[in-house]
Amino acid sequence: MTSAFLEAAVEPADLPTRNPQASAEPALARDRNTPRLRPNGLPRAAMVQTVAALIWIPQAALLAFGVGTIASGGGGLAEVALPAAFVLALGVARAALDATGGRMAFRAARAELTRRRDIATTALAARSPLDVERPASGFAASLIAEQAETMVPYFARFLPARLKASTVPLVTLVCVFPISWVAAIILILAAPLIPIFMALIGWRAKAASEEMLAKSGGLNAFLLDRLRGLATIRALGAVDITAQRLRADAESLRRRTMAVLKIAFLSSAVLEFFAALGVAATAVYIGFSLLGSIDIGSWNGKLTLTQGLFILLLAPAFFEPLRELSAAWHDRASGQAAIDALDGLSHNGLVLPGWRNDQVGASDDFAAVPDIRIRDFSFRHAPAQSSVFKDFNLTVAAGEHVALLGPSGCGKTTLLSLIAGLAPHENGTIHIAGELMSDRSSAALRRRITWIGQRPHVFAGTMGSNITLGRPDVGADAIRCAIRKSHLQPVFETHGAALIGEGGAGLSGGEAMRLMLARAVVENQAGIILADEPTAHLDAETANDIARDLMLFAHGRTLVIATHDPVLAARMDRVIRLGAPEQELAG
Ligand SMILES: Nc1ncnc2c1ncn2[C@@H]1O[C@H](COP(=O)(O)OP(=O)(O)OP(=O)(O)O)[C@@H](O)[C@H]1O
Repeated sequence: MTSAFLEAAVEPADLPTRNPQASAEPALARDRNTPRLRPNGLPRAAMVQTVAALIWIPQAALLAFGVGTIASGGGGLAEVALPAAFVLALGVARAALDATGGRMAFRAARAELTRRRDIATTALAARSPLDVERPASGFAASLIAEQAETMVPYFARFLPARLKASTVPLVTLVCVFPISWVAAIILILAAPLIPIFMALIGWRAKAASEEMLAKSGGLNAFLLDRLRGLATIRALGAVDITAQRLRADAESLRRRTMAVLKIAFLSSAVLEFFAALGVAATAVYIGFSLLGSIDIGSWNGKLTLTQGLFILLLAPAFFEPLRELSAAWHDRASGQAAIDALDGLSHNGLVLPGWRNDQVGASDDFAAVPDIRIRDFSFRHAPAQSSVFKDFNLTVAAGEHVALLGPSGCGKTTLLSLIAGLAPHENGTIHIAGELMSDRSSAALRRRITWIGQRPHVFAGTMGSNITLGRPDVGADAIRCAIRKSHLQPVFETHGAALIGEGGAGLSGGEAMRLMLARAVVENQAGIILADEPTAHLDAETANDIARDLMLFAHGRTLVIATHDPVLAARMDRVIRLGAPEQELAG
């Protein structure tokens, strides 16, 4: 058993696609617009920031002109005052444009992050509850909540920096070349080295970021899983071994984080080196030209002070966008890794039929009590697995109460799930109230069904919030009624507005089951109740009480119960025995 705690965490990206039904549904990402590489509004923001950077060119020209005029002795205060005022005005305009562009880029990046989070959460919600390949909760939570944030600097910093880096150096060169072709050549020679090295480093940076992301997600998934099972781990004496595994994972994550940081520092160092080399070479050439030691490289003989100064002021500005690009280079690596991982959440897997219509308002006709008709029905969980149902037939009349009885693993829960339209089936038909269960109808049909699960999840929160589950149409009266009908008053009086712990900590098994009953009771319009072993693990008296309350709630509704409890089964109108060979003949 302890070896299970040492097994490598299965990372969702590593999982193979399993189900043929999965590919029947196109990937959700493709459905909801193929993800845009550039968020809306970002090109405009990048343009504004680029214009801000280009303003330095006239500023440098005015500065060089002012200094040149003073140095030539011809400049009175009046002559330099105007260029100085322009330099100041351009400086203000530049700062304002830069700030505006930055804000626009940040806003666009955040909007894109929200959009992608929305796609990922919708995709997760669209996975069938029967899908065993659903990403681990900790992995998905860490990816959507935390790691997705790395997209913001990627969109807000890297993409505008890339536009600047491809525009500003070119325009600068166009300004330098007519003055000195040697200075232009120095800049041209220094510049390409930067993108070449950045690209080489970039390949490794993305791979390292992806590894770090997967490791961090895996660690989160492992942590969440083990925290949930802390009591089991402690009871079985596996605390030390779990702690060791956690330590090993944390150490591995540390190493991967350091690898990413190393690459980030390396990329900055490479760029700074080449940028410094380019500026230094330009300064040396201008210095010797002004001293008269070099007289080649300019078009009209010697360089003047104004021309030399102008080129000197432009040289750092030529490299500035490239330096910015380098600083944002690891943002690109981690941002793209997060985008890929987030898109990965939307791919493959077993899709919940009718997920698109799941949030649509209630179906129109709740008046009639529905019947259930299953014909020539076949289902298996995966192609490699044997069929759970083959040519299966079952009819449950409207208002009838039926128990599904059979050995463990014969498919009782699976059958309830399929009646609820939680997974697509291979062959055959299911009709609810005469309506065929299909991708189009299943969401509306699900709203006619209430489900009392075998392993109900109790959320950390108040009892009231656990009953409403955020459903806006469930008011205080409905909660009170549900508490009364499920005989939860004593528990409610004890707990009141106090919080129930995660997973139902603070509630007994029977109380948790009553809470599930209360959740079902508030779904007043549901004409079908599907209950999966509602009395399992309860003492005879509690089981009897819960069965009585369930029967009262089920009065005038269609009820299908999966159970091993012969006493509960005996209370039903009919018992259906599942399990070969009867399964194929049942109903
Ligand atoms: N999500 C799933 N993916 C793949 N196989 C599954 C899945 N759920 C159940 N199975 C398999 O399908 C078969 C039927 O399982 P099911 O849970 O329906 O049985 P059951 O009759 O409800 O069992 P129990 O009485 O123990 O709850 C079992 O062999 C089980 O291993």
